[in-house]
Amino acid sequence: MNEFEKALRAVPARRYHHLHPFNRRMHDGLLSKEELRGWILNRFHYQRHIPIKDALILAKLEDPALRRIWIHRITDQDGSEPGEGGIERWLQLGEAAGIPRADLWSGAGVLPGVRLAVDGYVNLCRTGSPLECVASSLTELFAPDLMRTRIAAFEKHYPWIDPEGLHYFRARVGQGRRDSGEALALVLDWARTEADRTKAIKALEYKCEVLWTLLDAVDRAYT
Ligand SMILES: O=C(O)c1cc(C(=O)O)c2c(n1)C(=O)C(=O)c1cc(C(=O)O)[nH]c1-2
Repeated sequence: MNEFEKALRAVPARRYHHLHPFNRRMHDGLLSKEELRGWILNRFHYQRHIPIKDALILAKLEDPALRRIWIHRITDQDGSEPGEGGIERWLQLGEAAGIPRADLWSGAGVLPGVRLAVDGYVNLCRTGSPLECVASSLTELFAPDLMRTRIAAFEKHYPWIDPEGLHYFRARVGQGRRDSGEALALVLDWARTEADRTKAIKALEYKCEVLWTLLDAVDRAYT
């Protein structure tokens, strides 16, 4: 592993949202039903914007080979048919936790701070270079481990959530590993100069801040 890859991996190691106090309480089984439902509802706002930011990234990629690598991220979330995909699985998670899907779709109850954080991520992907956009997705280097811990924590501490609702997290273990592997290969290939490498690191730091700020807002509102 070269120095640049080490520096990239060090960013989420320092500041990924698995370290956030709200997330720690989630994993320790300390969240009330209201807090956990608040997190699920607010995180849906992030989830539904993932394919939008990926469509913005796709539109910057001029090479068909690159678009072929990126395009599956949109169908992973949206599915190829109604009733499939990550967004649908998140709605099922909401239902398993007692939140009607209409409440998730309506967006009512999404906190201003969560909107701000998600807008920040979408805007980075609207205005950033392909290198910055792809680098910002590299928080997912840490996501598969987090998903495994989260599934175990939900099964152990929150039995009132139907385990059928946890498919979103199960699917993300493999998807996150594949996505982060693809994104890392692109970033290592594209960042040829010191200035490029600095921009990639800054974009990843910004993304960590997006996820951290989202949890700050949920923590403040519900705890
Ligand atoms: O639940 C999580 O902790 C978590 C984190 C992240 C992430 O690191 O941004 C993503 C997801 N989930 C996720 O489900 C997902 O689809 C996703 C896409 C991306 C991205 O930046 O392209 N991150 C994430």
